[in-house]
Amino acid sequence: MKTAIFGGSFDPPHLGHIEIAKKALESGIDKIIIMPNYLNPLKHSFSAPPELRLKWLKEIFKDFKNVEVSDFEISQKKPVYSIETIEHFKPDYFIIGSDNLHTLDKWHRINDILKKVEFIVAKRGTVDKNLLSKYNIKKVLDVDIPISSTEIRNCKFEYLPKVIEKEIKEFYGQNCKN
Ligand SMILES: Nc1ncnc2c1ncn2[C@@H]1O[C@H](COP(=O)(O)OP(=O)(O)OP(=O)(O)O)[C@@H](O)[C@H]1O
Ligand SMILES: O=C(O)c1ccc[n+]([C@@H]2O[C@H](COP(=O)([O-])O)[C@@H](O)[C@H]2O)c1
Repeated sequence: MKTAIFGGSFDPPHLGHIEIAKKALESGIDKIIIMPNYLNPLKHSFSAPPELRLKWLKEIFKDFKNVEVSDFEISQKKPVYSIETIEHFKPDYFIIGSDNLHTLDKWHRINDILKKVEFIVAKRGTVDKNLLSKYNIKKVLDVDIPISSTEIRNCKFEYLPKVIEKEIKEFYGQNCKN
């Protein structure tokens, strides 16, 4: 039984995240735990409140077999280091997008993380092969969904999950100029 944690801010969730979960299951992962954070330890603020991001993720993944959405980090109401989540759930893998490879060395206790899990990397544009070998990463998911939550927060309303499309537009649309 191979389990993977897929952590993220999901502010908001988009089709890139769904594709990552699908591709990870196809690659032989038996169970994925989607883990929205309260606040990324390297970021300073969020836009949508944690409980709303959790609710959106539960709606999106409610019919997915072998995918669970966890409130472990959000319920602590503070930034939680991934090492704490990993020590609690003891997963085999932790899934990140290839952009996060560039800041992995800033993660709290990264050397302990690397002893406890293998990273799975979802392609996001180019993937730095040197970083894959530096972190001994063997699983790369072929994802090609060119969207970020930042773009959606800036009112580029594309690649939105159908079930929460209206809510996302209403929430983030309040800050659009037109
Ligand atoms: N389109 C995508 N393709 C591949 N990986 C992605 C994609 N979007 C997000 N990810 C990865 O999924 C994880 C969670 O992403 P996150 O919730 O931060 O979304 P994001 O689009 O990166 O948000 P933001 O623009 O706010 O940084 C991260 O590891 C990120 O690298
Ligand atoms: O533990 C850390 O030091 C750490 C530093 C930066 C990011 N993370 C985690 O990395 C995951 C991806 O974050 P994000 O904001 O890019 O979606 C998410 O689970 C974060 O909590 C963890």
